[in-house]
Amino acid sequence: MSELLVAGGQVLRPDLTVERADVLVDRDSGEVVAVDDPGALDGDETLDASDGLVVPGLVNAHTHVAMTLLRGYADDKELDAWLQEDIWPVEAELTGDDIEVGAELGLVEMIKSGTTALSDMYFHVDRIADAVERAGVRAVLGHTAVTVGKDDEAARADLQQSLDVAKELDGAADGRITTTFQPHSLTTVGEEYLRQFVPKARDADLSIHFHANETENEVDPIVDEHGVRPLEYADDLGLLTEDTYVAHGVHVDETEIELLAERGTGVAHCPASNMKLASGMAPVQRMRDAGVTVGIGTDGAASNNDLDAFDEVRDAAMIGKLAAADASAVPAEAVVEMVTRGSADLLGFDSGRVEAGANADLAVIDLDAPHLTPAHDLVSHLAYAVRGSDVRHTVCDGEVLMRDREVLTLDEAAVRERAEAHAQDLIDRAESGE
Ligand SMILES: CSC[C@H]1O[C@@H](n2cnc3c(O)ncnc32)[C@H](O)[C@@H]1O
Ligand SMILES: [Zn+2]
Repeated sequence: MSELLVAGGQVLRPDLTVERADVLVDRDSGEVVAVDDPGALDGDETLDASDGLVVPGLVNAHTHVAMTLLRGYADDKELDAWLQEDIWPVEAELTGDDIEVGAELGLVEMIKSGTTALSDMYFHVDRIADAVERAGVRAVLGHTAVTVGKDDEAARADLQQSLDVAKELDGAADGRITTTFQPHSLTTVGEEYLRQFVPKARDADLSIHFHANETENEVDPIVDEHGVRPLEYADDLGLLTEDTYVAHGVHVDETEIELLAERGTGVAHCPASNMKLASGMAPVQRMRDAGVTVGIGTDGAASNNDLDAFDEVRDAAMIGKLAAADASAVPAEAVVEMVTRGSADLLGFDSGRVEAGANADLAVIDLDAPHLTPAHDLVSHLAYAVRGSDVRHTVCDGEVLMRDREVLTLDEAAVRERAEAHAQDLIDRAESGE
């Protein structure tokens, strides 16, 4: 057995207490073997956590990782205009090579900011899977299907591809990749297609992930056409189960919150994207009070504009208070729990806790910084003061992905250079075709 010892630091325990302890990791199984008193454990290799805090690797519950190539390309618009006028025309030009390069860039950014698992929605998913395999992180991947603007044959082919990709890639990268069936949203996939394909996904035992109730423009057409709220419509389609998690969940009323809680359907909350696109404020405290599992996602880098999950944690706490008009709403403990256990539960990974038997997905935060001084309360720091750039080491599945801020699995400089070239070329192609 080859063992990695993360030694000399403090550890965030599952009950969100902090204690001085060492963490022993079995690299073969990729699990935490023990968390014990300083000096009590031995490993073949040591990762220095002195002046550091060992936390579960953060889990990004909703993103479009390859959209890094579009970071800063189109800002300051609301969702529909942003997608239709800027993003979709450029995405139509994306090649598999572009997507792999964009995914690598996003994964470098995530590893450097302590994220060890993500849930992604996009296309050319085989290329994203290749990048995930090399990067060493854990991911839930899927091909996202859209039927609006397509003829019947193309619409069915897109949904079939979502099913096929989910079946093919499940368990890839030695089990670090799992998959979901992904209708893009309730307004971009027609009812007849959902009625046909959702049962197929259920028959194949696939989890489902889709955008829901992100903007009012997504709610009103459903109420007008079906006479019910979007999540009631989704429930009628068989979409709401424990094996489903929706992205955003901003404009949800009390009936829909109850429905999410009853069905065990989770929500990936994306506060920065919701603010930037002026989509609205998700009622996170109300959802949590009702018993809904809420995780945290960055959404893509074109609507955020970074993939630093620590930023997202802070945003979630801030906007959660504003939405509830209550400074005690969505407190530090809640957002730390949401980005670890909450998101991991949505994705179906036994991560998000530093404990024997759990996946060895960890980040070590360097506490030796002015903005982390004094250290009255490290959970408060995780929520409000830690930045992604404070992460010293990142470990996933027992493997060290970043040591002393050097990413070991991908060549950061080469990835950035390729991404710059592909992004430029992509925009040139898109704009020359206008
Ligand atoms: C067809 S692949 C996924 C699709 O989703 C688009 N997207 C990015 N951010 C959002 C968002 O906040 N709401 C809805 N759709 C979004 C992305 O550009 C891809 O086209
Ligand atoms: Zn999204």
